[in-house]
Amino acid sequence: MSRGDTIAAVASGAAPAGVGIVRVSGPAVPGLAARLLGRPPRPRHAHYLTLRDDAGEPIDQGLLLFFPAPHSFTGEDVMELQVHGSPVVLNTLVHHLVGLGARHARPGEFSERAFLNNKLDLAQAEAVADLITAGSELQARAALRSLQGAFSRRVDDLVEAVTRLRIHVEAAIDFPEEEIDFLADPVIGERLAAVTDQARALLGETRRGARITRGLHAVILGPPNAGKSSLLNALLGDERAIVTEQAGTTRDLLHERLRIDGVEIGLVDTAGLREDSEDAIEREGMRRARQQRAQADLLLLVLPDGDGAAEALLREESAGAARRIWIHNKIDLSGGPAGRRDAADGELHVGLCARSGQGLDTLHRLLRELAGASTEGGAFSARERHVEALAAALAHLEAAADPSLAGAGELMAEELRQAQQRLGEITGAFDADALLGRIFSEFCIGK
Ligand SMILES: Nc1nc2c(c(=O)[nH]1)N(C=O)[C@@H](CNc1ccc(C(=O)N[C@@H](CCC(=O)O)C(=O)O)cc1)CN2
Ligand SMILES: Nc1nc2c(ncn2[C@@H]2O[C@H](COP(=O)(O)OP(=O)(O)OP(=O)(O)O)[C@@H](O)[C@H]2O)c(=O)[nH]1
Ligand SMILES: [Mg+2]
Repeated sequence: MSRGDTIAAVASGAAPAGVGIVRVSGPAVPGLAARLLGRPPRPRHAHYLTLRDDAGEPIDQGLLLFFPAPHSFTGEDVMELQVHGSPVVLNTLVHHLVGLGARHARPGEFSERAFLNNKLDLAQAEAVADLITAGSELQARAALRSLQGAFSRRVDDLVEAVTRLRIHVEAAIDFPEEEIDFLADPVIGERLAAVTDQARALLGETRRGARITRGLHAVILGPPNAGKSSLLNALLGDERAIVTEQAGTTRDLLHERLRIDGVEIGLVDTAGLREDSEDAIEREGMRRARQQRAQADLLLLVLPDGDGAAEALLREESAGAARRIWIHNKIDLSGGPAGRRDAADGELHVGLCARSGQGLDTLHRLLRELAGASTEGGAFSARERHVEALAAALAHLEAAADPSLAGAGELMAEELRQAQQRLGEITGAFDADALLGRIFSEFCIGK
């Protein structure tokens, strides 16, 4: 079970807190625990003790917990020292443990060991990291579902179905005397179609999960004076940005976080866009605004309601954007309707008044839906890595159904093998060392 050496790290956050935890995992744990306690620890029992350094000086008073292998988070012998949440005490304690033979854990090393000891699969280990960094309830709930295996089970089911199909195809290849059309074999043809559908459905849900994990990054763009900063303030319900009737008020980017019903959205207010400017500061502001545009999941295009020139400018500025919502502002001046508008372009258009808040509820609802909240009810978290693997697996399944392969069982079997391989990367059933190193190095220390 054990990885040879014993690792130690502060498992709780760096900030001063009521209580902090030092976690230790590895074969030296029983010896270390007995030494600190003066007797062997009782498994899964909270021992109250005074922790002392080599000179016998007290470091702190706290609790010692011992989880014997394999019944621990990592699957190894684990000890926790729960002490006062002082960064100084916590670091002194880790230092002391290193003096006694442990070594500092690398980022993600506890989770990596949990993975290597089959306590968690790879997608679950990633979900631990995503749960820790969740910025909203939606993200936390979705990450917990993945941690509990909701995503992995779906992947495993798909792997199982591909495997059964592979076995069937491979068996058919082994009877070369029969000249068979593999796709015409009703069992193979139907099963392949069903498995492909299953993969396609899972890819859709995984994309949604990745979107939840990433969070929505929305950028407000529009000509000067359109009411961009007023909109930011109205959405936040707080006068964060300076608003004046002068065009060119906003120069710097203003990053804010908006929470709607437990969904977190990143919002950026930008300098007004126009064709060109003499003013060096304004030009730099526009450059930064356009730079933000490239990183947005969603553009909130703000224009004075009825301003055709502004709309034409924004169409040009936002060409090729992932997603956009047109916000026709200042309806109090134009007399235009508030709320969702039908438009010939089939895009999302909202009439509103940033000053009074009229029409804002419609925008809130749209943002909430785009951020993934409408997919609630069992959504699991996922990552871009999973989306890529699933998309590649789906492509192999589709290739296996290519009519030109109908008589070539070996080629079909090879596509299925590759589909299975790519699916295996998600949960780590087929682990490449480089992949593992990359994933776990992104974790924080102590996790
Ligand atoms: N104090 C403390 N709290 C914590 C953690 C921790 O490591 N320490 N966790 C760290 O992430 C999370 C809980 N995750 C855990 C997962 C498995 C086991 C564990 O001991 N598993 C054993 C026994 C299971 C059982 O008794 O039913 C096992 O899997 O065999 C412990 C914590 C959150 N809270
Ligand atoms: N009547 C009316 N005025 C508005 C509305 N929204 C914003 N304004 C006014 O329009 C002016 C410009 O608003 P800002 O929010 O500063 O506009 P902006 O797009 O951020 O402008 P820049 O930062 O200069 O690019 C201010 O005087 C606002 O009070 C609205 O819905 N109705
Ligand atoms: Mg502004």
